[in-house]
Amino acid sequence: MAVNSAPQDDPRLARIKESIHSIPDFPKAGILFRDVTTLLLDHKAFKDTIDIFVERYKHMKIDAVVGIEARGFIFGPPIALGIGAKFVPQRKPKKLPGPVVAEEYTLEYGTDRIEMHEGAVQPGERCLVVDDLIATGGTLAAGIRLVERVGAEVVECACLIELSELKGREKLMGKPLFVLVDFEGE
Ligand SMILES: O=P(O)(O)OC[C@H]1O[C@H](OP(=O)(O)OP(=O)(O)O)[C@H](O)[C@@H]1O
Ligand SMILES: Nc1ncnc2[nH]cnc12
Repeated sequence: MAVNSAPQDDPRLARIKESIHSIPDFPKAGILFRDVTTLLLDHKAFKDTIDIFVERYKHMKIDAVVGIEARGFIFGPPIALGIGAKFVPQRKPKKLPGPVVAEEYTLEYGTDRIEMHEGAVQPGERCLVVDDLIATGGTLAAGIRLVERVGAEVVECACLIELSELKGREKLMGKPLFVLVDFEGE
């Protein structure tokens, strides 16, 4: 069975976790916002994050890293470069100029829709879907549905952070999810 989180004795993980700051009541009262921009300020923590994903995926024959706007655009491209795959963005509505496939989803704090260019992912391609964080799982589930609608395969999903008490993993239609940091109960 696939390991679904980085080995917890990996010495890089403590610094990665400490570099992510938590902001109460953002963007709404009651949300404890996990801010990955502070990880980006720490070159070692950012590099270690990308290295751990690249180490996991470099031999998995991934054709496309699919990143979800906005924060999947931070982590997806360096992973794609590191494993030798293309990068495909899934964007918020009306940002992509060409014909798109689209999916609606619900969030911890609202509803939204993502779109992907038709033809960016080809039928049968092996895809890794990347975002910074999984909360309720609605966003990642929509990302998976978009990839599957064009006839491609989601090999795995990868997130830096899981808020496991929200049970988003259960929405992923059985797709494996690999995470580095879980803030359960914190
Ligand atoms: O698991 P879920 O409950 O669906 O939530 C996770 C999503 O929420 C955040 O993005 P957000 O929708 O805030 O958009 P942004 O990255 O454009 O700010 C986060 O970056 C994930 O994409
Ligand atoms: N608690 C949270 N922190 C950061 N991004 C999020 N997206 C959904 N929930 C979030």
